[in-house]
Amino acid sequence: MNTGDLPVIALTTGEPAGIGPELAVMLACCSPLSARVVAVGDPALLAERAAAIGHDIRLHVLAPNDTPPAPEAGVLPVWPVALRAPSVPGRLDTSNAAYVLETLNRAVEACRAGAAAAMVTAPLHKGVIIEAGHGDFRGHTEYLRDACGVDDVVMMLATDSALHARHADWPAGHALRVALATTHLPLRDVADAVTAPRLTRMLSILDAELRQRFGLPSPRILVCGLNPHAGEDGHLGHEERDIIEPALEALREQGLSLTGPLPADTLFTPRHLMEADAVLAMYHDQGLPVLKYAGFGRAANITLGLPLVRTSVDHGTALDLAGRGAADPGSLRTAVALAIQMVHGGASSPQ
Ligand SMILES: NC(=O)c1ccc[n+]([C@@H]2O[C@H](COP(=O)([O-])OP(=O)(O)OC[C@H]3O[C@@H](n4cnc5c(N)ncnc54)[C@H](O)[C@@H]3O)[C@@H](O)[C@H]2O)c1
Ligand SMILES: N[C@H](C(=O)O)[C@H](O)COP(=O)(O)O
Repeated sequence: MNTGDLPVIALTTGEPAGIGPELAVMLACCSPLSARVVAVGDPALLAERAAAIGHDIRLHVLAPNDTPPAPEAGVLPVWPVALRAPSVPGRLDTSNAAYVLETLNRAVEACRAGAAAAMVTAPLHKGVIIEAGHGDFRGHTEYLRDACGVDDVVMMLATDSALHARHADWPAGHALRVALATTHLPLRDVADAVTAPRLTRMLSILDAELRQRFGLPSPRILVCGLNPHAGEDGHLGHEERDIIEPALEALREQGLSLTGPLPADTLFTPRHLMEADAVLAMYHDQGLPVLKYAGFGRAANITLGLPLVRTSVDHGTALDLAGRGAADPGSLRTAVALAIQMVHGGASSPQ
């Protein structure tokens, strides 16, 4: 393929006080991936963090309509967005919340205008954006849902399949994928949010996107229960019997391959997981600790249901590491690789 034909990926550099800017620099210094990755952020910030971590990099600042150049190790093209205030590693500043949101808006615009084929996001800090006055902000997932004008999206994290080779029986090339029925909700509110209409929408998006974007013709999905032991026949909670089972039964009649609701503790064992293409967990900390235990640093976060391809890292802003060059860029590389595969329509697993 001509390098001029490689897909353009808009990489938002995230919270400026976190590790996002230096991860973008590290990515540009590695051997190039099969894409033209353009950082969306402040060029002076990127230059400062490159110097702080001792990376020799050349920034190629582009005008909004400039075509990004072919990938070259040590060169980072940038669509510039100006910081609102100087940023110190590790020190959050509400003044820069508008900057972070502007980088997201710019990447969405680039995707929607066809200037980028996908967006990849470095981590942002939810709390500082909320404190800056965006009280409804919950995370990229919800923000991009609203920015793209869709009603529902699904958060799914996937590991790089090569990781699981250590399990003797694990099928080669089989990634662990965990999607969530609810995302950034207080645990107190989760049970009320697990409704049949929500499960129907989430599973329909998950099934459709696994087919369309991951090249899986008949996705096999395991569904967790909400309560211990999936409710123990109604003795430890009724949501499985009254809500989850009827929703799954109706979807099975439409042809979805769904198993569950299963007790989440034993669902997350290799015997079940290697027979499935994805798991739907009922809430954030039911599913993500397992995924991150299996693949932290070699996994990516994907937003399903958007009219664009968006992937992200599996970690947060790591303020404790910012500006030191100690952060691992592995998840960012996984996220970019996965976005490239999704653009090409067949991401059976990130490489
Ligand atoms: N994609 C995202 O935007 C994203 C993802 C997760 C968390 N967050 C946000 O990040 C903020 C901080 O969250 P947190 O403290 O729970 O999680 P965190 O991932 O920032 O940090 C958890 C631990 O992992 C370490 N760590 C994180 N990334 C690393 C990397 N690349 N290399 C090496 N070590 C790494 C940190 O040093 C820390 O010890 C919160 O506001 C959270 O909401 C954002
Ligand atoms: N739930 C994600 C995780 O734990 O990795 C993270 O908070 C990022 O979510 P967004 O992509 O919605 O910001």
